[in-house]
Amino acid sequence: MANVTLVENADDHAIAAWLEQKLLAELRDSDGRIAITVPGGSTPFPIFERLKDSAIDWSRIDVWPGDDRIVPEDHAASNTGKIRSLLEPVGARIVPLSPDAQPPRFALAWLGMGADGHIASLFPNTDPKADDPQPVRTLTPDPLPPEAPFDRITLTIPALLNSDALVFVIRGEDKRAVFDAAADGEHDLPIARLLSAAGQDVQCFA
Ligand SMILES: O=C1O[C@H](COP(=O)(O)O)[C@@H](O)[C@H](O)[C@H]1O
Repeated sequence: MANVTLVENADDHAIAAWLEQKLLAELRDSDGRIAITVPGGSTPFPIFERLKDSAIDWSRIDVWPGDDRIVPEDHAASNTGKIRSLLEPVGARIVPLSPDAQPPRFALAWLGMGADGHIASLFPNTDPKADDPQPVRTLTPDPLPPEAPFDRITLTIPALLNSDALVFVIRGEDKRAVFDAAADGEHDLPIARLLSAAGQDVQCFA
């Protein structure tokens, strides 16, 4: 089971400051490029807004969206399109997910979580496995989330766990309860499957 460091009442400014220091340290420790994976949805975008104007040298970072809705990049629901519009102008290389992608080891895997316990686009109905042989899957959530009712493409649990650190940003009491129960091994939702297989540090901003 993962060793989770929980930081409560963290606002976007504090989370962005932590991520900035983490990425600066990763860049200092690397001779070349690093890769990170980041979430979509709504929670991370005010944090990206802060990070894009930070001291981070984005030209050395490959940014992999951890999941996406299967829509064109100029669609309002596209995670990749929104991430690209913020981070490409400051030099990041955005790597859209494709079914045959071979994701690298990530310096950081940043994730959100839905109130149903989904992480990336690994929804409960898709029965994600910690030993999935594939790094990327396309799938259909059931039920379809009303705010984004689309087929999905996503990194799998092993691809997310191929990372030096995991960080979550969890907002709202309902999500917090699901996350805490997962960390305590009280259910088997996708978040619990990831945490129970995680050997690296896990930071959770709630
Ligand atoms: O559909 C998605 O949902 C989750 C959670 O999003 P949030 O807006 O509730 O934080 C997100 O992590 C994932 O990337 C996204 O595609």
